[in-house]
Amino acid sequence: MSPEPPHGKLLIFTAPSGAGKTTLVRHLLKKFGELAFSVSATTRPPRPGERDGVDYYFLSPEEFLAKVARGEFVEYEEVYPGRFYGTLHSEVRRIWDAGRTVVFDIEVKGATTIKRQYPQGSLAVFVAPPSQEILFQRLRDRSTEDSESLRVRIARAAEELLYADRFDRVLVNDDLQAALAEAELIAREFLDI
Ligand SMILES: Nc1ncnc2c1ncn2[C@@H]1O[C@H](COP(=O)(O)OP(=O)(O)OP(=O)(O)O)[C@@H](O)[C@H]1O
Ligand SMILES: Nc1nc2c(ncn2[C@@H]2O[C@H](COP(=O)(O)O)[C@@H](O)[C@H]2O)c(=O)[nH]1
Repeated sequence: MSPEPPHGKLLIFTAPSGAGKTTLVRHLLKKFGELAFSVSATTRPPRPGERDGVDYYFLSPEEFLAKVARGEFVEYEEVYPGRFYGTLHSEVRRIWDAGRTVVFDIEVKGATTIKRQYPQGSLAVFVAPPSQEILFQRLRDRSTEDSESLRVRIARAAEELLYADRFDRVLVNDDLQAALAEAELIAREFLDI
C-alpha cells in the first residue's frame, strides 16, 4: 500500500475558456459533499449574479499584487492582459482543514503549476470541447464577454487546446448529460466512494 500523501487531495478541472469546466464543477459540488471549491482571487469585474467570496474574491490590481508580494498565492497567472487570477494558500488550507478535497476550475498554466507542486494526491482533468468551432460558439452563446474580450478568449483558447495531453485525464464535453456522468465517475473513483 502506498503511504498517505502529506496533505489533502486536489481535483483539478482545466480547459480553455468555454469548454464547460464550471458547468461540470458546479454539478460535482452539488453531488458530493466531500468536495469544496477553491474560490480564486481575480482582478476581473464580477459578471451579473456573481458573488464576492463565492464565485471569486474580486480584488483591485493593487490588492492582488500586494498578495503576490506577500507570497499568498499557490499559483497565479495574468490570464488575459491586465486580468489576474490566482489560487490562495488560505483557500486550500481552509478546505483541507475541514477534511474535504479541493476542487479547482482553472486555466492550463495554473493547473500545471498546481500539479507540479502536488504530484501526490492530485488528479488533473482536461475538459475538451467536441471541436474548436463548438467551443467558440459556446463562448459566444454564453454572452458574458464584449467583442474584444471574446476575441482575446478565442485566441487564447486555440493555444490552450494544445495542452490536453499534459494532464491525467481528458473528458470530452459533447453531450452534457454524458459529460456530467463521466465527471461523476471520475470523482467517485478519485474520492474512493
Ligand atoms: N455539453 C454542453 N453542451 C452545450 N453547452 C454547454 C455544454 N457544457 C457547457 N455548456 C455551455 O457552454 C458555456 C460555457 O460553459 P462554462 O461556463 O461551464 O465553461 P468554462 O470552461 O467554465 O468557461 P470559463 O473558463 O470562461 O469560465 C456555458 O454557457 C454552458 O452552459
Ligand atoms: N491560473 C488560474 N486560472 C484561473 C483561476 N481561477 C479561474 N481561472 C481561469 O481563468 C479563466 C477565465 O475565467 P472567467 O471566470 O473569467 O471565465 C478560466 O479558464 C478560469 O478557469 C486561478 O485561480 N488561477
